Amino acid sequence: MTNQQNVAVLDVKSRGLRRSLPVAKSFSPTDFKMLLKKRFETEKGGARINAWVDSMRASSPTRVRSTDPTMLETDDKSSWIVHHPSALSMFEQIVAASKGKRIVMFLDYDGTLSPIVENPDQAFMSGEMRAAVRDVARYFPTAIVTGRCRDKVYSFVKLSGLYYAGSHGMDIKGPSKSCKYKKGNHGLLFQPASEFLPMIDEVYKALVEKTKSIGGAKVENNKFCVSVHFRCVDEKSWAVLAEQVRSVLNQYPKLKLTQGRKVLEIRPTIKWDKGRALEFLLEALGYANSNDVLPIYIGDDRTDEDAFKVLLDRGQGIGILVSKTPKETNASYSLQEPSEVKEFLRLLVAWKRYSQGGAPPP
Ligand SMILES: O=P(O)(O)OC[C@H]1O[C@H](O[C@H]2O[C@H](CO)[C@@H](O)[C@H](O)[C@H]2O)[C@H](O)[C@@H](O)[C@@H]1O
Repeated sequence: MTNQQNVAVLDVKSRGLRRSLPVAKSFSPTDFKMLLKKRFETEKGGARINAWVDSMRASSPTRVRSTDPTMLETDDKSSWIVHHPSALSMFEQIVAASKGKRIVMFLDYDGTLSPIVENPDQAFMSGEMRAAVRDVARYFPTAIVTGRCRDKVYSFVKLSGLYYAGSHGMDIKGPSKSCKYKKGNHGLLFQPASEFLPMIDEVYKALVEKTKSIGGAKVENNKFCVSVHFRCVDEKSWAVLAEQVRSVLNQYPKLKLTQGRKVLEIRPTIKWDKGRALEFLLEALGYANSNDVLPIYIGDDRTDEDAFKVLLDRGQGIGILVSKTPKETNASYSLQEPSEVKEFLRLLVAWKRYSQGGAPPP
């Protein structure tokens, strides 16, 4: 059976299931933004904190959302996979879409190239993953787009031939060594939020102080933004943590709050995100208004949705969400976990080598 047929069969099955079962509502990035905005604008004190904690809970994908979790999960998953099929099973279609176009690769870091771990300082990527990314970058312009501080992510990835967009795209740097695809943008550096540096530093220090007595809380300075991790905080203390973060944020109206995987992220209110970084990099590579390019963006987080949305709006490129559970997303395809990302990258390299006269892909 071909992949296409596979999808068709799944589609029919899942439609049947969907009719007979209630559909779980997943919590989308838009829902989260709306919820935060509404609470900020209309509520005060305790109610506002409750809303924060609700958002923190809702962002936890391990939660069961039904009285009949097994059935609902099956329904959700099979219907979701029809609309967001595996980028591995659809590999042939993906490379077919690149015919006559230049693939440009965009890769998120945490949860995409490295598995999610409790300690953010130990989110190392494997040697095999590094080799896969290095090989991809030999054939295609490649950028790491991350919420992390740029230097920190470089210390994990350790590859010099790539573009790095740290702090959710607010700190962009071109490859440090010469590479064949660069078009005169050696030393490229773009920092649209540089004026916020002293403020972010101040907020980081205040947050460290305010959260030091909350067991498991960790504050990370990502240069142009700050992360407050609650992965290791007892759920009973989430309200206290949210209250402390709010008390600091209240003093900085030019900063806003977003949320990632068990992390509160504080960043400047400027109109810049991973999607804008993607557009900036395409322009830097000479593909601003070009039809000759196929951007592929792989990411696992809410912040990656900004980039998926840009691809959707451009009607160009391929968004791939890394997730084991169904989520509302602007991505077209899915991969379950970093090991599948590695497989996808390897396939891409094998296909490219084959198309240049090498051995056929495995
Ligand atoms: O854009 P990304 O590269 O996905 O960065 C987003 C955040 O990633 C990191 O936190 C996440 O990964 C940690 C390590 O696996 C995990 O402990 C944490 O719970 C996750 O949220 C990073 O530490 C954050 O600063 C980034 O904002």
